[in-house]
Amino acid sequence: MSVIEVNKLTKDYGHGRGVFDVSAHVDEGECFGFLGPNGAGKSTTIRHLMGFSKPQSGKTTINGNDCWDYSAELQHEVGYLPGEIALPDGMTGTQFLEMQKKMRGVTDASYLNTLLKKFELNPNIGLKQMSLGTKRKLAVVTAFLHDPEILILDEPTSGLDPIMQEIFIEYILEEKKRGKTIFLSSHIFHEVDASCDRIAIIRDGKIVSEFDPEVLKRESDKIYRVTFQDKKQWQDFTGHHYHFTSINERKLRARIQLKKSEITPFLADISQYHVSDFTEFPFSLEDYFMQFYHEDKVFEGVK
Ligand SMILES: Nc1ncnc2c1ncn2[C@@H]1O[C@H](COP(=O)(O)OP(=O)(O)OP(=O)(O)O)[C@@H](O)[C@H]1O
Repeated sequence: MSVIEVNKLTKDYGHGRGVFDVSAHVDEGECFGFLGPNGAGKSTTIRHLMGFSKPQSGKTTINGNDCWDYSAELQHEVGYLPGEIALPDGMTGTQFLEMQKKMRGVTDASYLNTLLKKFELNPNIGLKQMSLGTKRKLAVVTAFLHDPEILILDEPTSGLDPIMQEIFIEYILEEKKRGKTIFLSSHIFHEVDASCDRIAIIRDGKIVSEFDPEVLKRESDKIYRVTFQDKKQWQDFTGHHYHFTSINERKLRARIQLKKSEITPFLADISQYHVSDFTEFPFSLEDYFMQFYHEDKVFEGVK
């Protein structure tokens, strides 16, 4: 049994909106990334995991407990960072955090203090006076102040500046080392690439791909760009039967896409030429992701 399980979850809001037959699981100590653009169904899935919404069919469980039936218990335990936050007026951040501590039954403030320091948050100002970014930091600290074992994060770095985004990724990696189980939704490639052990891509409410980013990087085709010193050699090389993704006569360049097994013969071949530049283009999760948004493309039977 996995810590977090989404099992054939369907919630149909009509007109093709919602989530359809979505399944995913997160094992103990794993960070799982749910990657998709706006409106893909990330928050809908997370709302079901938090027990805020009842599935039309299928179910979601955390530690084997149905999220709808056990919503009160799991909302108390899980560290949930919502996509949007509503904070009350007429309070300072410190008062708000005191209230949250009481609600969570937290008596030891040491972890809270670590979080305040890590996210460079001074909560001693009115909630109304806080900038959007500061409010977002307060939401982060509030979600984790009870040092939860399970973190469910809906687009956690939206509204944070680039430095805070990096600090947040660092925090996730540290928490993962401490054995936490993490489900995070995002539309930021770098964020999921840097922190997740497994990634699922969701499009129009359906999962269209699930992979381990390390395996994908290792197994995916390699792209090389070669620039030649003279035209004759360029002509000779581009006459070969490689999979050229682009050929540029003016710059005497060619881009070649190769399967793993083709790399060694390619390198032997290219060593016969005088080249002025040779570049390998690293695998990009963004390129992989964008394939799934290319119009009219069919993936693994999913249109
Ligand atoms: N309560 C609801 N009633 C009707 N439609 C809804 C409801 N909640 C979500 N939807 C629709 O379901 C689809 C998925 O929405 P969801 O909020 O899950 O997307 P998301 O991937 O989290 O994107 P975003 O980053 O924009 O929040 C959208 O088309 C949305 O308009």
